[in-house]
Amino acid sequence: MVDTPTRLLIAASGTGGHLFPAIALCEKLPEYQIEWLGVPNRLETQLVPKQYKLNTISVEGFQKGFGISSLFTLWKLIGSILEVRKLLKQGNFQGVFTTGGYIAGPSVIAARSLGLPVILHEANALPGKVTRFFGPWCDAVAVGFNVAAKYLPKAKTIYTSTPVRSQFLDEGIAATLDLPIPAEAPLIVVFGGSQGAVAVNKLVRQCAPAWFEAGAYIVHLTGESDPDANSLQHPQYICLPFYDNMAALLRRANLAISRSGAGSLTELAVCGTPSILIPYPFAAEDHQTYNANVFTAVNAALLFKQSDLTAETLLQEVLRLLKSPDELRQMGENSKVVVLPDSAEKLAQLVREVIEK
Ligand SMILES: CC(=O)N[C@H]1[C@@H](OP(=O)(O)OP(=O)(O)OC[C@H]2O[C@@H](n3ccc(=O)[nH]c3=O)[C@H](O)[C@@H]2O)O[C@H](CO)[C@@H](O)[C@@H]1O
Repeated sequence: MVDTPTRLLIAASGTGGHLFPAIALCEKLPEYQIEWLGVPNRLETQLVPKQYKLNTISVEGFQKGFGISSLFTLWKLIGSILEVRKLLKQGNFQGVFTTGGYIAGPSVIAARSLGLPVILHEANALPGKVTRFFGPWCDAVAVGFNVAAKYLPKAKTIYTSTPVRSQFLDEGIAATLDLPIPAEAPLIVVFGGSQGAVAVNKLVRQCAPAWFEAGAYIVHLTGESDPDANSLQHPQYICLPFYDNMAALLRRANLAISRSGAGSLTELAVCGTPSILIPYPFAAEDHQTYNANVFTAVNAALLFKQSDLTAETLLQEVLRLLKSPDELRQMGENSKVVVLPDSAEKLAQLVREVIEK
């Protein structure tokens, strides 16, 4: 008798932070037949590798309060549950893996209503509302940071850390950096999650001349939507809307200035890159501050609230750190304890255990 491969539906949508961990997991499940579930016009249409079929549904989150728009969202939710049920049945899937967010709701309900196992991965230190609500319905909830488990008392949680793209596991990858930065120059990398951070970009442009004078190079990943992205020109300044070879860049960096999305933070810790963290102030329930707190608790990062941070403070803190390479190195070392580099393998093992039990 020929064994038929296990079929797994991945429900991951929206931002790099939701997509990259799922892509990293899939690379560790080569024996599985995988299809994707996402939303039209989001990042998955660009990032989901060609080998996985992308199915899309239209789904959105509830607004605060309850009104006509919530009724409409509820109506759409019911429609999407029915669509996912049909997909799961017709595709003979044996289980669902999700990274939370809006897409997780209909996916978990549809899978459970068909008696199929569900594994949810929650990357953030403060689990999202969808995870808190649906976590107990799942066979396992893998958490990116240990502290998240305390917010999910009724779920079967397991600490796996958050999978990073395979490029991050290659310790020699810094050598492949294809940007013109002299070997001895201190390098500051600035990035604001997968979308960029206009407010951080603005602060950094104000501080940059003083940092250039101190000899630093800056690689500034601005995101696609900063209207002033090209306003600064300097031989020590490289500005790009998005960059793919992040592992090489973060391993080479002496300091990162970043938002504190779970994906970015996990990558910084895997690379041992010290950081200044400026949580996105409008993130749901301020969860980026909870993420950043994991790093400040072990002295791996400095945390600044955007509303309190002036260009002068940022400028001086960076100059101080550039003069203290030992402190920077120690912060980088400290960051390594909050993640597990073999997370994708651990998560793949968990998926196999749950689905094949
Ligand atoms: C605004 C918001 O709510 N953001 C959330 C979103 O983050 P979002 O996806 O924006 O941010 P993350 O920090 O999790 O991930 C960003 C990813 O984009 C990559 N990257 C970025 C820039 C670039 O030029 N090239 C590149 O590859 C980073 O290396 C990283 O892998 O999902 C995360 C995971 O649930 C949450 O923790 C974040 O709070």
